[in-house]
Amino acid sequence: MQDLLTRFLFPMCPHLSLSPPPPATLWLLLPVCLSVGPPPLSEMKEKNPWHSPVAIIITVIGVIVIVALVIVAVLQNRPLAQKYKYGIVLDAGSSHTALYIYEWPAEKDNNTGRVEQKHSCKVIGPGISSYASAPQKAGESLKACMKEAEQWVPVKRHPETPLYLGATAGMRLLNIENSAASDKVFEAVGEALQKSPFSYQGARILSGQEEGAFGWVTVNYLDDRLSQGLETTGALDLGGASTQISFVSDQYDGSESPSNAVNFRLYGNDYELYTHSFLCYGKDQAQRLKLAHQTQSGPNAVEDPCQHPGYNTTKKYSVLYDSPCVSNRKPQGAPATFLHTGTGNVKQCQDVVKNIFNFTDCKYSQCSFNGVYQPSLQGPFGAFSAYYFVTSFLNLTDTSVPLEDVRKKLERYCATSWSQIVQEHPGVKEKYLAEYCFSGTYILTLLTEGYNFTSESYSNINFIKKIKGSDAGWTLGYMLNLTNMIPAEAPDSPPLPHAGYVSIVSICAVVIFILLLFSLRPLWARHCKKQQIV
Ligand SMILES: O=P(O)(O)OP(=O)(O)OP(=O)(O)OC[C@H]1O[C@@H](n2cnc3c(O)ncnc32)[C@H](O)[C@@H]1O
Repeated sequence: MQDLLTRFLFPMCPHLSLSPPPPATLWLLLPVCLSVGPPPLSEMKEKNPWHSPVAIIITVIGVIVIVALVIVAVLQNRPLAQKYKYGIVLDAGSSHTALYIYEWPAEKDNNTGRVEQKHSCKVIGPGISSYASAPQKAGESLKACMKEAEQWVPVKRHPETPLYLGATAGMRLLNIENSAASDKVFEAVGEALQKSPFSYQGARILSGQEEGAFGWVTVNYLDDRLSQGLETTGALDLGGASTQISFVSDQYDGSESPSNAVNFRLYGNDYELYTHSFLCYGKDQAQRLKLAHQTQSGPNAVEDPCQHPGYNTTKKYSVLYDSPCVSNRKPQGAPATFLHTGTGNVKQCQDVVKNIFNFTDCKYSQCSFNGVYQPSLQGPFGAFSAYYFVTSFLNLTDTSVPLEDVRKKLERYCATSWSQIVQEHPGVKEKYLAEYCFSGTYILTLLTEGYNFTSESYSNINFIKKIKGSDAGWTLGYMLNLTNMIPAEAPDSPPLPHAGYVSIVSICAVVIFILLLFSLRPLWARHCKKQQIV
């Protein structure tokens, strides 16, 4: 090649030198040769070589090349039409089933905080555990939400979209009571879900520990605390049939009560999580526990301080005791029904509610209740599900309000007559309305006497429904875990983002080009001089 240059190209530039320069410098001289062109000898000293037509052409070509480089860099980094992946989780709770569709950019499976809730659908009817005597209906009940999901997820993504069903405390209780019935419900649900166009990954009961731990993952993932290695938020979940508390405490290393420990390695950080799930201490089952206690003394009528004055309803014993949480407490010779009336007295309600907890037995250094170990509370807490539904209705989500004032507010609410409550809240389900006084009292008792939140630490609680548009709950954490979307180690990131890299390379190319031209000027001048001398 150098030979070719010496023979053909160099003679085209006789103005540079009569004797060819060494081959290595030929390449460097070539642009100068072409750009400068052979100036007439007479003008050799005066005329600016950069003004020659060839120089202008070369400059234009250079500019075009630089512009092309910049355009390529810009096009390379323009926001592409984003492609998404999807995952679907059905939360089969004790009170109802909800479907959640999650979405994330297709190329960023392993990135942080990118999975978002795209849509949710509330299944009409009760939780799947209520279909024990007609399991087929459990499957049918999911159809409407599954159809909705088909519309929300693009058709071409259907076959690759994982679909999970996780059942919580309602099915835990049914499984304890009648495992054959629980299997049948799962069979029916599985059949219905297999017919969907999604990639069905199975239905199973989550343990209370999983429910607590995945709720904690969800809250901290959505808050970007895991990816950034920040102090984590504890999670408080109040369902219909169970309740979970999960948090990281410096005091807890799993040696005391190891059954409460869950270990995670996420984004390169190790977490020793304390978690406990109290079966039967969800809002609905806690109400049963309380009524079961109240009906012990007088089975025909219950005067309830947790109901509003003027509340008056006949209830069936068969319904009240239809749960393994209370079935062994049914009073001997109980009538078919009992009269449930209200007196609306918060202090007495608190005393009744306390009866469902055992605060005395504890074989550990410290306990929450029912002999369950709990380390000292630490850090902020997110409280969701029924914690939020109830406190939001009662206007008690502001935890900067002193606990004493919260109690006074609740006292006034409970003392309000039932007729007034119904009149003031025409759009609210009567079932919920009848329970807010009890639920508010239960939540305060559970938090302060059960979990040991004090007047100060109470203000560390955040009552939340959603974080950045996604519902707080176990479902997102469950899906992230099953799809391996949270890496154990922090992902290696390139030192520069792609755009930065392309820009720097372009700038360097331009600078090198300019420096090259300038560095060759003396060489070019020397050759021109040589020509003059000759
Ligand atoms: O986790 P498990 O125990 O299985 O229960 P779940 O999944 O059914 O529990 P949810 O979080 O869906 O609901 C918790 C409770 O809140 C109740 N609930 C739902 N919406 C409510 C509202 O607007 N006001 C009051 N209570 C509500 C519901 O009936 C349950 O008793």
